[in-house]
Amino acid sequence: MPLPTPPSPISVLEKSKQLAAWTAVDQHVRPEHRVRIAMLCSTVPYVVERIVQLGAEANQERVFIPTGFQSKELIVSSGLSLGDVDQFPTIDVTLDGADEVDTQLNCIKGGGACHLREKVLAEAADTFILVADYRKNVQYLGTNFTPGIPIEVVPFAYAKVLQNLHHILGSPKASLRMAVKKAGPVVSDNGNFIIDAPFDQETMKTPYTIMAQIKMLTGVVEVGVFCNMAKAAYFGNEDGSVTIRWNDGRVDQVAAPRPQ
Ligand SMILES: O=C(CO)[C@H](O)[C@H](O)COP(=O)(O)O
Repeated sequence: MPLPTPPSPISVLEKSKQLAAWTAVDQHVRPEHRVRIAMLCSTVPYVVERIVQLGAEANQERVFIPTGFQSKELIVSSGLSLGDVDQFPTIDVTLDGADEVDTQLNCIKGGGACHLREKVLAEAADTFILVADYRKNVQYLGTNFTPGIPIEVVPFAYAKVLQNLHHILGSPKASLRMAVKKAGPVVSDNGNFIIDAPFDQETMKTPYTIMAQIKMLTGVVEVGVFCNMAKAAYFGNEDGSVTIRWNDGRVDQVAAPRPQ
């Protein structure tokens, strides 16, 4: 008789995302919280996984707010209640992934082209928490994440904004993000285009300044740099531990959480 196939182990990278997500849920999703948020990225399914493990009773009065199509599907297929930010303009806690996080907890977001909605939901939250794997824990933004700062722009203005980025703001390689299984550019959930603008390290050492300069360009809807927003960032490590960076400069190292 053939032996049953053991469940395939998840990779070290996936495990590190899961550790970060589970630890963040365990520390920030409290019994009294009613409104939660789940967002789109490869780490957030582990946030949802841990929330589901809390049980139907714990979650029955909770509402989960997605940032886009994919996270909406995830919430619905997990049997959680769906809400929106126009119903719940104040959110207890927002847990989200990031493309990269620096030591001040500034982060790049928008690799999935959802950063407009993600920033609205991060601002609406009493507590904004980042979850990521070890590759995203960096001193300066742009270290490992090299495509550049994601910028959502109204289609009518994209060529003008690109020119401004090339010739005024110092990003000669800024380019329109192109779709993979569709001809033409990526179109965001809001019907806009996305530009990716890489900057040199000197510029990325002061992310608030470049974020504000880009946002001032007419036609820009939102910039994928989040500054002074996160309370903490959780990074899953290759050795099974989790590094927690807090916005007051504290750094904790904790062991992996146990299954519920
Ligand atoms: O900002 C985002 C989407 O707009 C994501 O949070 C970011 O791209 C990280 O995604 P992943 O965890 O899949 O690497």
